[in-house]
Amino acid sequence: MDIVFISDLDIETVIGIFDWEREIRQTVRLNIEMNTDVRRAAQTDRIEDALDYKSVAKRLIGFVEQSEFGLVETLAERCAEIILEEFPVEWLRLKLDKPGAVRGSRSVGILIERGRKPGA
Ligand SMILES: Nc1nc2c(c(=O)[nH]1)N=C([C@H](O)[C@@H](O)CO)CN2
Repeated sequence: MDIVFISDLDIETVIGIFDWEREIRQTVRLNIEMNTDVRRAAQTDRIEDALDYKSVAKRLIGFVEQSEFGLVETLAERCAEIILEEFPVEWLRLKLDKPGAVRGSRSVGILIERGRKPGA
């Protein structure tokens, strides 16, 4: 199984369930692994045959920056839906961190897997 990944993509957004959180922007950090077959792109050396990680990142930055969800669950789920619907990805693992949200912890967040895993 081949993976195209995006690591530590930091995006500022409105996120949180408390009143004070609706008044500020906080950082969420995305780590994404996307299943795709890289062999065609490796053969042709053409970006058109690749899963373009820059296109995925730009799409998610635009979406997350304008979103205003309460829960990290909702934001992670919507990001996963966008990737599966708009890009040639069959399965993904997406981790969404909200660093500094809980005092004493480095980070909190959610890890989800969506789509059909090859061979499963
Ligand atoms: N499972 C979750 N628990 C909590 C969330 C969340 O989005 N999912 N959010 C909060 C608050 O917004 C918190 O991040 C503020 O510090 C609490 N628990």
